[in-house]
Amino acid sequence: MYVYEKAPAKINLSLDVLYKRDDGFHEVEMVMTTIDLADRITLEALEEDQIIIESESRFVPNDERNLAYRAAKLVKDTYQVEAGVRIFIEKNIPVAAGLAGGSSDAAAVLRGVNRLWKLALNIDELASLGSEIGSDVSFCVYGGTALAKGRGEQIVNLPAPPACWVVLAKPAIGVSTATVYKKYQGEKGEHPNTSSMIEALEIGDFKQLCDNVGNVLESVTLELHPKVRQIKHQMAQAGADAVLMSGSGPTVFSLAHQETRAQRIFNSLKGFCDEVYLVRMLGYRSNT
Ligand SMILES: C[C@](O)(CO)[C@H](O)COP(=O)(O)OP(=O)(O)OC[C@H]1O[C@@H](n2ccc(N)nc2=O)[C@H](O)[C@@H]1O
Ligand SMILES: Nc1ncnc2c1ncn2[C@@H]1O[C@H](COP(=O)(O)OP(=O)(O)OP(=O)(O)O)[C@@H](O)[C@H]1O
Repeated sequence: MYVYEKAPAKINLSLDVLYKRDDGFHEVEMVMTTIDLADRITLEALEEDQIIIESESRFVPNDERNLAYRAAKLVKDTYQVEAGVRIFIEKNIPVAAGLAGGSSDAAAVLRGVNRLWKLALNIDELASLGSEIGSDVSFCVYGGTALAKGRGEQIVNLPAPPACWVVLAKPAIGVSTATVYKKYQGEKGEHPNTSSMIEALEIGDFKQLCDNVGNVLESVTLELHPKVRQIKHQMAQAGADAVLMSGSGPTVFSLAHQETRAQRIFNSLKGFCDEVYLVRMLGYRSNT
């Protein structure tokens, strides 16, 4: 038996850090949304009690370091599942990019093995398991648009953003999320207005949304990687309605209401940056 799952990337429309917690994590408030750039996950039931990871991408590990492996193992251990699974990952999301590629693969595996092994767990139970794998996994289990709080695992559903185009540019730099959080100095810089971002989504106001994009981790990554600043500048010059780094970076995205303008931004980044994508927001919420 085979089960197929789509694992979409996310972008952070806003990312605020409130304070550093005693457990070493940072208390955050983030508005995230899924975009139409996705890995494809195929799960095949195995009678033997093993988890096999396969991918043609040379950037992802094929052992227990893979978040997809950890997701399957967590479900097996928690629910004493004696069957196995072969997981094939068609990797389309750039790795270590700030787009939650690994987290989304893990979330897709949670949804997928739930169906494959007929466990009948509800979506909240899957999201709760996801939080044990990583801070972004709970959001990825639901998909759509949401406010994430706590260390990122407390999810409140939000309306989908107004229709627009998203151009993504990922420079050939790998960024460590842990390093960026460690270097973040809370007292410096401006904080995004999360309430105003939420209001923009509730009333469907694209301009208000664009005026309120913000990411407190951006200044840390800009300092470490000047190329990220150049990409931001280039996107703004090409007429983006909003430009922001996603997550801990280094991917920068721009939003554009008009397709022609999005195409212009895309063309201006091609040649300047290895990986450039022109996609739409997804804005769905899954209902397992
Ligand atoms: C930057 C974001 O991607 C924005 O969506 C997330 O906040 C990070 O999510 P993630 O990659 O799933 O993060 P995890 O794998 O849970 O944590 C990686 C590392 O980032 C740091 N970390 C992560 C989340 C958080 N709220 N505070 C932190 O300080 C911790 O040092 C942690 O060891
Ligand atoms: N299935 C997977 N896909 C991609 N990377 C994976 C996967 N499993 C483990 N990893 C490892 O996780 C690290 C981070 O990869 P990922 O693409 O998830 O980062 P990210 O987009 O920055 O995530 P986030 O936005 O959640 O911080 C990489 O170094 C990679 O080796």
